[in-house]
Amino acid sequence: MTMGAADKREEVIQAWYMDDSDEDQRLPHHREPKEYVSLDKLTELGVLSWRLDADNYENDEELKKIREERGYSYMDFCEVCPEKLPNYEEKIKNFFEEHLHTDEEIRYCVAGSGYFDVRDHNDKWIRVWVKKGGMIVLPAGIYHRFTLDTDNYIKAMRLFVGDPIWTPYNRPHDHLPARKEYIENFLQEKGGGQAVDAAA
Ligand SMILES: CSCCC(=O)/C(O)=C/O
Ligand SMILES: [Fe+2]
Repeated sequence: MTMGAADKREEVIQAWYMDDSDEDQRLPHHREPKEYVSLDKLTELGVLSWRLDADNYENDEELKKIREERGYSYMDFCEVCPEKLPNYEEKIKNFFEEHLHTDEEIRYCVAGSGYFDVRDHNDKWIRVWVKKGGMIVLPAGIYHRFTLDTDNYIKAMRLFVGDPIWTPYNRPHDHLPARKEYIENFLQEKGGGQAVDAAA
């Protein structure tokens, strides 16, 4: 994530504020007019992003370096489509329930695409569209959810530090240490300012 890399990332990762409509979750749900969110703003929320060479993930030195630096020892793949994902309908429903994890959620899209929705400082939904080559890290304690887009397919590499724990804690789970730490690190004003998160 060096300076100048942002443009390349934006080809495979885009983010925008969502509308309030109850229409199909797989639609883009742009506001009118559209309100895009920069990758820098996502970084402020603790959401990290990279663009990598998805056709070469087996021999990619950049991926190797990220894994080494961040301690991502575990790796597997999750393909989201009815043929490959057991209990597909139930999983799709659960992924879209607003939740948090007590560890980072690290997903590298090697094929297809999907939406990772995250809450901002004011509890508004930001939709993060991740396409082939996009890798994101959602920090522990951030409220989020996932849905396929209208192409209905994603193959994601899942990374983890040590043995994976996939447990989702559906909102509200504000008493968890991971949530408190997230608020302290990313949502609270520093220097005696007021907390912007109602749950703080
Ligand atoms: C594209 S991976 C499936 C979504 C997932 O694993 C998750 O935890 C969503 O929050
Ligand atoms: Fe999750």
